Amino acid sequence: MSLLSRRVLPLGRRVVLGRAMLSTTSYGSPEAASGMVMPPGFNTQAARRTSLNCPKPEARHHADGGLGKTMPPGFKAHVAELDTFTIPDRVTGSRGDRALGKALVDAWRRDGIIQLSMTDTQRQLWKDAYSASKRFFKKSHGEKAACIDSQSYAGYIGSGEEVTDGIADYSEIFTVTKDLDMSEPRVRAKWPCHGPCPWPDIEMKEPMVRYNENLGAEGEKLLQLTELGLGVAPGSLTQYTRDGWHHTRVLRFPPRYATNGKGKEGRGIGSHTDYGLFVIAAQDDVGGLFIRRPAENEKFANWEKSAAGLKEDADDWYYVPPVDGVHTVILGDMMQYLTRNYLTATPHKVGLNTRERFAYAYFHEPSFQAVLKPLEGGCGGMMQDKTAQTSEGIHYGTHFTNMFMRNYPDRITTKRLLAEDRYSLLSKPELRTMDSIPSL
Ligand SMILES: O=C(O)CCC(=O)C(=O)O
Ligand SMILES: [Fe+2]
Repeated sequence: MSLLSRRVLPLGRRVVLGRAMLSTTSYGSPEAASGMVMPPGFNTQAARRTSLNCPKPEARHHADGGLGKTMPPGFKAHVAELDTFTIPDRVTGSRGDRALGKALVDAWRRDGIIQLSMTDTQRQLWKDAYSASKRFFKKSHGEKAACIDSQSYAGYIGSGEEVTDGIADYSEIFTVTKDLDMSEPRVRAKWPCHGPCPWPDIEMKEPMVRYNENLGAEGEKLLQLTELGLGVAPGSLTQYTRDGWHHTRVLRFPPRYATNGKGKEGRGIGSHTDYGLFVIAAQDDVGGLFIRRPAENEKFANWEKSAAGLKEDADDWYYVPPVDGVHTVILGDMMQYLTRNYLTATPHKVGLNTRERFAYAYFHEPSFQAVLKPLEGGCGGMMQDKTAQTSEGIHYGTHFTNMFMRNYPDRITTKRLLAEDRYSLLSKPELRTMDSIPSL
């Protein structure tokens, strides 16, 4: 059953402008579900029918078109069916681009997440990166654990090593940050987080570098469209991404009952927001991602006070089922700060499923050196929430360093950063200006 209403926009691009959500509760009693208040934009009829008549998971799967059937066991959540957009090859500022930008902004404000259809090239890039990821995570623990660097946070993170809100996550991760060799001036000057990416081999490096380049271009187009959708001047957002501190997390989640026994039982990744502008992600067909929709009564600002653990055990999460051939895009802390809470960072978490799960999350970020200031004007004066404003701005490099130190307190990189007092460099003027970064 499709509730999507589609409209063809100029330039032959297709964008879904209609509502496209189905929702239901899972594992709840029929009474509890029927008392549920549906957020605007949701298909209440379908949800009511589902919740009243289909209390059992099997029946529910049928009623929501099968999308909920991959939800990890033991979770209570609505099932999200999301708007899917197609991004043009180039953003020119045309009427079609403006309409698309507005539709993207509206969808993020409503759902906190959108889907982008993958091009044929992207499908291939994801396929290659996925194979490389599977190959890597099959290696012995010793081989994987050797992929570590004491200066950058790039490389392997073992299951249970990452900490979210004080609890170990069972994800296994390979993080990719800017790959800078030892002779690079910023590495020689011991800038925090700057150093090589300890790739295990060329078989891992090549497909991931290619995929990240493609996603980098996608991220820039998305930023341009977001500027158009917000009605702010071109460059208002893209000025910050020159030499952007883009990075990637290549993730594997063990099956639910095969974790290493650290911490509480069976947690994928706890509730958190990500740090920068957008996260463009692909996932395999297993399922595990949950998000929270923006809500007036949910205020957080992760750069001031940790949003990790937010509403972890609440019932009103939205499960994001795997959909073949799409990237999902959620928003990060810096997008929230820049837009004064008009676009909020998307809280999300990952549950462990009955099978192992692979995902690829590309983070489109400001430059490490960028000092961000909230946007002025835009959206007919709607971006006015002064609570999100820190007058001196936010230095992205400091935010990134704080977040990684918090997540990996015991990592060699954190220890070296502290031992060599690299942290104090973050306040030096040369780390807080983009003037030294050449224009493209
Ligand atoms: O596995 C996913 O889908 C998301 C992973 C995630 O939230 C992260 O890497 O920050
Ligand atoms: Fe995340």
